[in-house]
Amino acid sequence: GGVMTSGAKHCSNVRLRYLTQKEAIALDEDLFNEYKYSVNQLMELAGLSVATAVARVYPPSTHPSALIICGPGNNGGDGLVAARHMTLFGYKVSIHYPKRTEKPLYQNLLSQCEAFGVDIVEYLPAPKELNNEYQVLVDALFGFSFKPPVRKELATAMNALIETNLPVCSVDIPSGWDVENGPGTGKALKPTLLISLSAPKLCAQDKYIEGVKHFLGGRFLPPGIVSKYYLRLPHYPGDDQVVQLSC
Ligand SMILES: NC(=O)C1=CN([C@@H]2O[C@H](COP(=O)(O)OP(=O)(O)OC[C@H]3O[C@@H](n4cnc5c(N)ncnc54)[C@H](O)[C@@H]3O)[C@@H](O)[C@H]2O)[C@@H](O)CC1
Ligand SMILES: [K+]
Repeated sequence: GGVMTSGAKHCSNVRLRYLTQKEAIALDEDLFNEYKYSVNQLMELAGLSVATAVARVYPPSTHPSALIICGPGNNGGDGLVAARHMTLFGYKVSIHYPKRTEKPLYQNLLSQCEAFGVDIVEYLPAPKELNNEYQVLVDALFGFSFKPPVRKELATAMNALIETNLPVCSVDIPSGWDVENGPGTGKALKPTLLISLSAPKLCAQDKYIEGVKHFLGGRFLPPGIVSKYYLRLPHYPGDDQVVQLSC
């Protein structure tokens, strides 16, 4: 695959290999079991990548207030981490986190958000009114373990992301999409930015994300994983946490 540099920003056109849902879950397990990573290590790097990509595309100078919608699993955890980094990057950050996890990792991430002045939004405004308060949304509702259809308890959060007029930055998977078969035929989320983590999944193929800005982040895969899963990853420029794809 070729590497293109257009203007100042690096962008990669490497021909990617897209993971199935089963492969994404197996790769994740390998990182913990074979490579002895802890969840919080990877989540920190994933969340930092998300914050970095959002700031590249929707910088705080033009999009000062961001709302991050966090789900109950690790995808939501990435959102909690991104909330803290985005605050450090200069955004005014709010999170909506309707279904919380009892695990200490998530409780700690939430306390850190509170310590950084992140606003916790209990009730979302109507989707069309979100733009009175925010300029950009981050979708950290569901990642690669999602199985459609969305259960009732998270339908309001899902609907806000579908109905909003604001740009939506999806973490790893556009929430509500089938991890392999994309948006499907019903009413679906249309992200404006997708940040694939570690390696893109099948729903991130060009045919599903035409017009969507696509970045890869989660720069932590050991070489043994790259060879085991036959990954073709783009080159991350220098010390960057993200690389832009399909330019
Ligand atoms: N291996 C990797 O590359 C890494 C992955 N991470 C993140 O972890 C994500 C995967 O996390 P998880 O496996 O915890 O799962 P997810 O965060 O994808 O979602 C699982 C959660 O959503 C709920 N859920 C699933 N289907 C639902 C439905 N139909 N309606 C309502 N709720 C539903 C489940 O009960 C569970 O609580 C990735 O997408 C990525 O964002 C990062 O945190 C770190 C490293
Ligand atoms: K998501």
